[in-house]
Amino acid sequence: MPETPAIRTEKLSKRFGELAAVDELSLAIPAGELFGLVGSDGAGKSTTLRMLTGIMDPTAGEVFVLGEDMRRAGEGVRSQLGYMSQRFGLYPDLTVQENLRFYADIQMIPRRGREARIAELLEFGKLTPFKDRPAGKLSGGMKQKLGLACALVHRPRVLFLDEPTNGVDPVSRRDFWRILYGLLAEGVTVFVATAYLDEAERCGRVGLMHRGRLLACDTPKNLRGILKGGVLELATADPRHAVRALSGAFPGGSVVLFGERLHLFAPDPQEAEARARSVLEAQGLEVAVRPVQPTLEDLLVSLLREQG
Ligand SMILES: Nc1ncnc2c1ncn2[C@@H]1O[C@H](COP(=O)(O)OP(=O)(O)OP(=O)(O)O)[C@@H](O)[C@H]1O
Repeated sequence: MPETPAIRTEKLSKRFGELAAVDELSLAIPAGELFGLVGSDGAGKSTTLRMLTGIMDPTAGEVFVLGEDMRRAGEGVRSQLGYMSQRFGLYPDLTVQENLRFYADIQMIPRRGREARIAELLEFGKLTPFKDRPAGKLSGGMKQKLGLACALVHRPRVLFLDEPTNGVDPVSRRDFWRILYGLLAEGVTVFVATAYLDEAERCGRVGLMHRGRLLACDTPKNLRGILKGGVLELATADPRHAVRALSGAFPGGSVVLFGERLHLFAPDPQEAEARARSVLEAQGLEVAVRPVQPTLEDLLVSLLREQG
Protein backbone atom coordinates (compact mmCIF):
# COMPACT_ATOMS: atom_id res chain seq x y z
CA MET A 1 0.00 0.00 0.00
CA PRO A 2 1.42 3.44 -0.85
CA GLU A 3 2.51 5.53 2.12
CA THR A 4 0.02 8.17 3.29
CA PRO A 5 1.18 11.57 2.01
CA ALA A 6 2.29 13.98 4.73
CA ILE A 7 0.00 16.59 3.20
CA ARG A 8 -2.97 15.97 0.95
CA THR A 9 -5.64 18.32 -0.30
CA GLU A 10 -8.54 17.51 -2.55
CA LYS A 11 -10.27 20.39 -4.34
CA LEU A 12 -9.50 22.57 -1.34
CA SER A 13 -11.27 25.91 -1.70
CA LYS A 14 -11.76 29.11 0.24
CA ARG A 15 -14.10 31.85 -0.84
CA PHE A 16 -14.32 35.33 0.62
CA GLY A 17 -17.65 36.49 -0.77
CA GLU A 18 -17.21 36.53 -4.54
CA LEU A 19 -13.46 35.99 -4.37
CA ALA A 20 -12.08 32.46 -4.74
CA ALA A 21 -8.88 32.97 -2.71
CA VAL A 22 -8.08 29.26 -3.08
CA ASP A 23 -9.80 27.44 -5.91
CA GLU A 24 -9.97 23.62 -5.97
CA LEU A 25 -6.39 23.00 -4.92
CA SER A 26 -5.37 19.34 -5.07
CA LEU A 27 -1.94 18.38 -3.78
CA ALA A 28 -0.21 15.28 -2.48
CA ILE A 29 3.10 15.82 -0.73
CA PRO A 30 5.02 12.76 0.44
CA ALA A 31 6.72 12.72 3.83
CA GLY A 32 10.20 14.22 3.74
CA GLU A 33 9.60 16.48 0.74
CA LEU A 34 10.58 20.13 0.52
CA PHE A 35 7.64 21.63 -1.32
CA GLY A 36 7.44 25.23 -2.52
CA LEU A 37 4.15 26.98 -3.16
CA VAL A 38 5.06 29.88 -5.38
CA GLY A 39 2.99 32.83 -6.43
CA SER A 40 2.89 36.60 -6.35
CA ASP A 41 1.11 38.62 -3.65
CA GLY A 42 -2.54 37.70 -3.36
CA ALA A 43 -2.13 34.35 -5.16
CA GLY A 44 -3.68 32.54 -2.19
CA LYS A 45 -0.59 31.11 -0.50
CA SER A 46 -1.30 32.35 3.04
CA THR A 47 -4.91 31.26 2.84
CA THR A 48 -3.74 27.80 1.78
CA LEU A 49 -1.35 27.63 4.73
CA ARG A 50 -4.07 28.69 7.15
CA MET A 51 -6.24 25.82 5.97
CA LEU A 52 -3.36 23.34 6.02
CA THR A 53 -2.62 24.22 9.62
CA GLY A 54 -6.26 24.03 10.67
CA ILE A 55 -6.47 27.73 11.55
CA MET A 56 -9.05 28.47 8.88
CA ASP A 57 -11.90 26.27 7.71
CA PRO A 58 -12.19 25.63 3.99
CA THR A 59 -15.35 26.58 2.15
CA ALA A 60 -15.14 23.27 0.30
CA GLY A 61 -12.78 20.37 -0.30
CA GLU A 62 -10.60 18.23 1.90
CA VAL A 63 -7.35 18.78 3.76
CA PHE A 64 -5.30 16.09 5.46
CA VAL A 65 -2.00 16.43 7.28
CA LEU A 66 -0.24 13.31 8.57
CA GLY A 67 -3.43 11.47 7.66
CA GLU A 68 -5.62 13.64 9.94
CA ASP A 69 -8.52 15.66 8.65
CA MET A 70 -7.52 19.24 9.50
CA ARG A 71 -11.15 20.37 9.50
CA ARG A 72 -11.58 18.34 12.67
CA ALA A 73 -8.03 17.77 13.84
CA GLY A 74 -7.40 18.02 17.52
CA GLU A 75 -4.26 18.81 19.41
CA GLY A 76 -2.81 15.38 18.55
CA VAL A 77 -1.81 16.34 15.06
CA ARG A 78 -1.31 20.04 15.72
CA SER A 79 1.44 19.27 18.19
CA GLN A 80 3.32 17.66 15.31
CA LEU A 81 3.11 20.73 13.10
CA GLY A 82 5.27 23.83 13.07
CA TYR A 83 3.99 27.03 11.50
CA MET A 84 5.82 30.27 10.90
CA SER A 85 3.32 32.78 9.60
CA GLN A 86 4.21 36.12 8.04
CA ARG A 87 3.41 37.90 11.26
CA PHE A 88 5.16 35.44 13.48
CA GLY A 89 4.87 36.66 17.06
CA LEU A 90 8.26 37.37 18.55
CA TYR A 91 8.32 39.38 21.74
CA PRO A 92 10.61 42.33 21.05
CA ASP A 93 11.41 43.01 24.72
CA LEU A 94 12.27 39.40 25.48
CA THR A 95 15.74 38.17 24.62
CA VAL A 96 16.37 35.57 21.95
CA GLN A 97 16.65 32.86 24.60
CA GLU A 98 13.55 34.07 26.46
CA ASN A 99 11.51 33.97 23.26
CA LEU A 100 12.57 30.35 22.75
CA ARG A 101 11.65 29.53 26.37
CA PHE A 102 8.28 31.18 25.87
CA TYR A 103 7.52 28.99 22.85
CA ALA A 104 8.81 25.94 24.71
CA ASP A 105 6.23 26.77 27.44
CA ILE A 106 3.42 27.13 24.90
CA GLN A 107 4.36 23.80 23.37
CA MET A 108 4.59 22.30 26.87
CA ILE A 109 8.10 21.00 26.34
CA PRO A 110 9.09 19.12 29.50
CA ARG A 111 11.65 20.94 31.64
CA ARG A 112 14.04 18.06 31.25
CA GLY A 113 15.79 18.48 27.94
CA ARG A 114 14.29 21.90 27.28
CA GLU A 115 17.48 23.92 27.77
CA ALA A 116 19.41 21.42 25.64
CA ARG A 117 16.86 21.81 22.85
CA ILE A 118 17.06 25.61 23.10
CA ALA A 119 20.87 25.49 22.97
CA GLU A 120 20.66 23.22 19.94
CA LEU A 121 18.29 25.60 18.14
CA LEU A 122 20.49 28.60 18.97
CA GLU A 123 23.43 26.79 17.41
CA PHE A 124 21.35 25.70 14.45
CA GLY A 125 20.46 29.30 13.64
CA LYS A 126 23.93 30.68 14.55
CA LEU A 127 22.13 32.69 17.22
CA THR A 128 24.16 31.62 20.26
CA PRO A 129 26.25 34.84 20.37
CA PHE A 130 23.01 36.85 20.38
CA LYS A 131 21.06 34.82 22.92
CA ASP A 132 20.84 37.68 25.42
CA ARG A 133 19.86 40.33 22.87
CA PRO A 134 16.24 41.53 22.86
CA ALA A 135 14.47 40.14 19.78
CA GLY A 136 13.43 43.67 18.81
CA LYS A 137 17.11 44.57 18.35
CA LEU A 138 17.90 41.76 15.90
CA SER A 139 18.46 42.25 12.18
CA GLY A 140 15.66 41.15 9.82
CA GLY A 141 17.48 37.95 8.92
CA MET A 142 18.16 37.03 12.55
CA LYS A 143 14.54 37.70 13.49
CA GLN A 144 13.42 35.26 10.81
CA LYS A 145 15.90 32.64 12.01
CA LEU A 146 14.66 33.10 15.56
CA GLY A 147 11.09 32.74 14.30
CA LEU A 148 12.09 29.50 12.65
CA ALA A 149 13.82 28.27 15.80
CA CYS A 150 10.65 29.03 17.80
CA ALA A 151 8.56 27.10 15.27
CA LEU A 152 10.90 24.14 15.67
CA VAL A 153 11.11 24.00 19.45
CA HIS A 154 8.78 20.97 19.68
CA ARG A 155 10.44 19.03 16.82
CA PRO A 156 7.50 19.15 14.41
CA ARG A 157 7.24 16.49 11.72
CA VAL A 158 5.72 18.92 9.24
CA LEU A 159 6.83 22.53 9.00
CA PHE A 160 4.83 25.27 7.27
CA LEU A 161 6.57 28.52 6.40
CA ASP A 162 4.90 31.61 4.96
CA GLU A 163 7.36 33.72 2.96
CA PRO A 164 10.03 33.19 5.62
CA THR A 165 12.81 35.07 3.87
CA ASN A 166 10.86 38.15 2.82
CA GLY A 167 13.12 41.15 3.25
CA VAL A 168 16.03 39.02 4.46
CA ASP A 169 19.60 39.70 3.26
CA PRO A 170 21.27 37.12 0.96
CA VAL A 171 23.64 35.75 3.63
CA SER A 172 20.85 35.14 6.12
CA ARG A 173 18.76 33.65 3.34
CA ARG A 174 21.51 31.15 2.64
CA ASP A 175 21.70 30.32 6.38
CA PHE A 176 17.96 29.90 6.43
CA TRP A 177 18.01 27.42 3.57
CA ARG A 178 20.92 25.55 5.13
CA ILE A 179 18.68 25.04 8.18
CA LEU A 180 15.82 23.83 6.00
CA TYR A 181 18.09 21.29 4.30
CA GLY A 182 19.20 20.11 7.74
CA LEU A 183 15.55 19.53 8.67
CA LEU A 184 14.98 17.68 5.44
CA ALA A 185 17.87 15.38 6.26
CA GLU A 186 16.07 14.61 9.54
CA GLY A 187 12.98 13.59 7.59
CA VAL A 188 10.86 16.68 8.32
CA THR A 189 8.37 17.59 5.60
CA VAL A 190 8.72 21.27 4.72
CA PHE A 191 6.05 23.31 2.97
CA VAL A 192 7.24 26.79 2.11
CA ALA A 193 5.24 29.58 0.49
CA THR A 194 7.39 32.04 -1.39
CA ALA A 195 7.22 34.74 -4.01
CA TYR A 196 10.89 34.18 -5.00
CA LEU A 197 11.68 32.06 -8.03
CA ASP A 198 15.25 31.45 -6.92
CA GLU A 199 13.89 29.91 -3.72
CA ALA A 200 11.54 27.76 -5.72
CA GLU A 201 14.60 26.40 -7.50
CA ARG A 202 15.80 24.98 -4.20
CA CYS A 203 12.65 22.95 -3.60
CA GLY A 204 12.13 19.32 -4.54
CA ARG A 205 8.81 20.17 -6.11
CA VAL A 206 7.05 23.42 -6.77
CA GLY A 207 3.42 24.39 -7.17
CA LEU A 208 2.78 27.56 -9.16
CA MET A 209 -0.25 29.38 -7.85
CA HIS A 210 -2.12 32.26 -9.43
CA ARG A 211 -5.42 33.77 -8.32
CA GLY A 212 -6.16 30.79 -6.12
CA ARG A 213 -5.47 28.19 -8.76
CA LEU A 214 -2.61 25.75 -9.11
CA LEU A 215 -1.32 26.27 -12.64
CA ALA A 216 1.42 23.66 -12.55
CA CYS A 217 3.12 21.41 -10.05
CA ASP A 218 6.40 19.66 -10.75
CA THR A 219 10.14 19.67 -10.13
CA PRO A 220 11.85 23.00 -10.90
CA LYS A 221 13.62 21.40 -13.86
CA ASN A 222 10.40 20.17 -15.39
CA LEU A 223 8.70 23.51 -14.73
CA ARG A 224 11.43 25.41 -16.56
CA GLY A 225 10.86 23.02 -19.45
CA ILE A 226 7.27 24.26 -19.69
CA LEU A 227 8.51 27.46 -21.27
CA LYS A 228 9.13 26.36 -24.79
CA GLY A 229 11.70 28.41 -26.69
CA GLY A 230 13.08 31.41 -24.84
CA VAL A 231 12.44 34.86 -23.46
CA LEU A 232 13.91 38.00 -25.00
CA GLU A 233 14.20 41.27 -23.14
CA LEU A 234 13.71 44.36 -25.28
CA ALA A 235 14.72 47.85 -24.19
CA THR A 236 13.44 50.83 -26.15
CA ALA A 237 12.93 54.53 -25.46
CA ASP A 238 9.16 54.16 -25.79
CA PRO A 239 8.11 50.76 -24.43
CA ARG A 240 4.36 51.38 -24.68
CA HIS A 241 4.63 52.33 -28.34
CA ALA A 242 6.81 49.23 -28.85
CA VAL A 243 4.22 46.92 -27.22
CA ARG A 244 1.51 48.27 -29.53
CA ALA A 245 3.71 47.86 -32.60
CA LEU A 246 4.83 44.34 -31.69
CA SER A 247 1.48 42.97 -30.67
CA GLY A 248 0.38 43.01 -34.33
CA ALA A 249 3.40 40.94 -35.35
CA PHE A 250 3.36 38.39 -32.52
CA PRO A 251 0.48 36.20 -31.28
CA GLY A 252 -1.66 37.47 -28.39
CA GLY A 253 0.13 37.76 -25.06
CA SER A 254 3.65 37.04 -26.41
CA VAL A 255 4.76 40.59 -25.65
CA VAL A 256 4.52 41.68 -22.04
CA LEU A 257 5.58 44.90 -20.39
CA PHE A 258 7.82 44.29 -17.35
CA GLY A 259 8.45 47.68 -15.82
CA GLU A 260 10.16 49.70 -18.56
CA ARG A 261 11.27 46.63 -20.52
CA LEU A 262 9.44 44.20 -22.75
CA HIS A 263 9.57 40.44 -22.53
CA LEU A 264 8.94 38.59 -25.73
CA PHE A 265 8.12 34.88 -25.48
CA ALA A 266 9.51 33.20 -28.55
CA PRO A 267 9.47 29.57 -29.68
CA ASP A 268 12.38 30.51 -31.96
CA PRO A 269 14.26 33.39 -30.28
CA GLN A 270 16.58 34.09 -33.23
CA GLU A 271 13.75 34.45 -35.69
CA ALA A 272 11.74 36.50 -33.19
CA GLU A 273 14.63 38.89 -32.60
CA ALA A 274 14.98 39.58 -36.34
CA ARG A 275 11.23 40.09 -36.71
CA ALA A 276 11.01 42.37 -33.64
CA ARG A 277 13.91 44.48 -34.87
CA SER A 278 12.36 45.02 -38.29
CA VAL A 279 8.94 45.89 -36.80
CA LEU A 280 10.44 48.41 -34.38
CA GLU A 281 12.83 49.92 -36.89
CA ALA A 282 9.89 50.49 -39.23
CA GLN A 283 8.39 52.55 -36.37
CA GLY A 284 11.63 54.48 -35.95
CA LEU A 285 12.32 52.85 -32.56
CA GLU A 286 15.82 51.73 -31.61
CA VAL A 287 15.91 48.55 -29.60
CA ALA A 288 18.44 46.60 -27.54
CA VAL A 289 17.65 42.87 -27.36
CA ARG A 290 19.07 40.22 -25.08
CA PRO A 291 17.97 36.72 -24.10
CA VAL A 292 17.06 36.44 -20.40
CA GLN A 293 16.54 33.57 -17.98
CA PRO A 294 12.79 33.10 -17.56
CA THR A 295 11.50 34.51 -14.29
CA LEU A 296 8.64 33.25 -12.19
CA GLU A 297 6.53 35.95 -13.74
CA ASP A 298 7.52 34.79 -17.23
CA LEU A 299 6.47 31.28 -16.33
CA LEU A 300 3.18 32.46 -14.91
CA VAL A 301 2.46 34.73 -17.86
CA SER A 302 3.30 31.97 -20.29
CA LEU A 303 1.09 29.45 -18.47
CA LEU A 304 -1.80 31.89 -18.36
CA ARG A 305 -1.37 32.63 -22.06
CA GLU A 306 -1.45 28.92 -22.92
CA GLN A 307 -4.68 28.59 -21.00
CA GLY A 308 -6.18 31.43 -23.04
N1 LIG B 1 -9.83 37.29 5.61
C1 LIG B 1 -9.96 37.69 4.34
N2 LIG B 1 -11.07 38.34 3.93
C2 LIG B 1 -11.23 38.73 2.64
N3 LIG B 1 -10.31 38.51 1.67
C3 LIG B 1 -9.17 37.88 2.01
C4 LIG B 1 -8.94 37.44 3.36
N4 LIG B 1 -7.73 36.83 3.40
C5 LIG B 1 -7.22 36.89 2.15
N5 LIG B 1 -8.09 37.51 1.32
C6 LIG B 1 -7.90 37.73 -0.13
O1 LIG B 1 -7.64 36.47 -0.71
C7 LIG B 1 -6.64 36.57 -1.72
C8 LIG B 1 -5.49 35.64 -1.40
O2 LIG B 1 -4.80 36.15 -0.27
P1 LIG B 1 -3.55 35.44 0.40
O3 LIG B 1 -3.12 36.26 1.56
O4 LIG B 1 -3.86 34.02 0.64
O5 LIG B 1 -2.47 35.54 -0.77
P2 LIG B 1 -0.90 35.33 -0.69
O6 LIG B 1 -0.52 34.57 -1.92
O7 LIG B 1 -0.50 34.73 0.60
O8 LIG B 1 -0.33 36.78 -0.79
P3 LIG B 1 0.43 37.63 0.34
O9 LIG B 1 1.84 37.21 0.26
O10 LIG B 1 0.22 39.04 -0.12
O11 LIG B 1 -0.22 37.31 1.64
C9 LIG B 1 -6.25 38.02 -1.79
O12 LIG B 1 -6.99 38.62 -2.83
C10 LIG B 1 -6.67 38.57 -0.44
O13 LIG B 1 -6.99 39.94 -0.52
